[in-house]
Amino acid sequence: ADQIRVAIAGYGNLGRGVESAVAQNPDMQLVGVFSRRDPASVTLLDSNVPVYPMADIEQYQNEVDVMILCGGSKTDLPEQGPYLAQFFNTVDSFDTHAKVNEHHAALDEPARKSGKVALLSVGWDPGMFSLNRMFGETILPEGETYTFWGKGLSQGHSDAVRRVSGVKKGVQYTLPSEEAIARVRNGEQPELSTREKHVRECFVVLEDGADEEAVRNAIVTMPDYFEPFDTTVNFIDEATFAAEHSAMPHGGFVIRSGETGTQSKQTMEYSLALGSNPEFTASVLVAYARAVHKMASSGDVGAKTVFDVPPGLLSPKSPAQLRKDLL
Ligand SMILES: NC(=O)C1=CN([C@@H]2O[C@H](COP(=O)(O)OP(=O)(O)OC[C@H]3O[C@@H](n4cnc5c(N)ncnc54)[C@H](OP(=O)(O)O)[C@@H]3O)[C@@H](O)[C@H]2O)C=CC1
Ligand SMILES: N[C@@H](C[C@H]1CC(C(=O)O)=NO1)C(=O)O
Repeated sequence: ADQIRVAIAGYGNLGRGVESAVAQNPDMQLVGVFSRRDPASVTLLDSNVPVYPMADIEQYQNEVDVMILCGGSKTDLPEQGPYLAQFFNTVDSFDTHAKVNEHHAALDEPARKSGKVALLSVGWDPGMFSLNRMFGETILPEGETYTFWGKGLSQGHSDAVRRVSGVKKGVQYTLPSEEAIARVRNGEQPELSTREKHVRECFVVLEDGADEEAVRNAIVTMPDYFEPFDTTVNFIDEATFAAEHSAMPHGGFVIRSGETGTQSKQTMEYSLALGSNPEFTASVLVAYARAVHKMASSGDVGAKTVFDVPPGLLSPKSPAQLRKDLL
């Protein structure tokens, strides 16, 4: 069968992850990478894949089955998503939780007009964790659901830090409260505020002449991303940053703690331990790109979330082969 032709819009951590994830899926072909930077300045993992200017992307609509959007959620995807949904079937990793419905609406209109599918908020949270939170509250309607992340590097929060004026380099680590986890794990079903579950720790290299207090304040008061949390900001030099903050591990778990009929205690849990947050997220994006291609090919249109995707479509296996894997 013909390979699914995918392309990457935006080449950062996620873009590199998609490039390597496509290479692990023989039914897919990476036809190109689109960047806002000068293509000559963008070095890919695979030198045989062309880099094109983002400005020319419309010209490639007949060469690409699914465009995988790897821009940042804070400012890139809200602009690139609706624009690209006019020309391509798309998948993005949009993770500004407070604005997901707004993004869904902003994608749905152009996608329906162009007869395309625009799948948003794919990854692990949102994405795989979203599915597992839904399974938990649906299967165990009497109970509580908890999500814990880290300790690890949040790419969405790191991207948001990097967008603050005066920040040259930045990362954000999410640290879960071990006490909160212990209370959940022994079935207390505690009421936990956002602040009681995680703290956020940033490491920043300042642009020359930038003001520490102004940058710290812009980060810790940032709505949605940092304001609801206790956040610390550490200012370090570039050498320390390169030596100590280049890896991007992360992970976490969703747990549903509930009761059934005879008051039996039931617990459902889904956990991830990620050596590379971006490479795992990219692997989820690529699997869902396969599903988007199938949905679009069967005439489906408009904005979708992972809740709208039949799980079997993710697989390169035929329905008959999947049935054989049922048990
Ligand atoms: N749903 C989920 O579970 C997850 C979602 N995410 C989302 O993925 C988003 C992207 O994360 P990530 O890839 O780490 O973000 P990056 O900061 O690495 O990249 C974002 C954009 O910045 C530009 N860029 C990258 N490197 C450079 C550079 N050296 N100089 C100038 N511009 C650069 C690229 O655009 P261009 O090539 O056009 O310049 C790129 O698309 C996050 O904002 C987060 O919201 C991430 C992980 C999990
Ligand atoms: N979207 C997150 C993925 C997880 C990690 C996270 C956090 O640490 O706050 N929230 O969701 C990311 O960008 O890494």
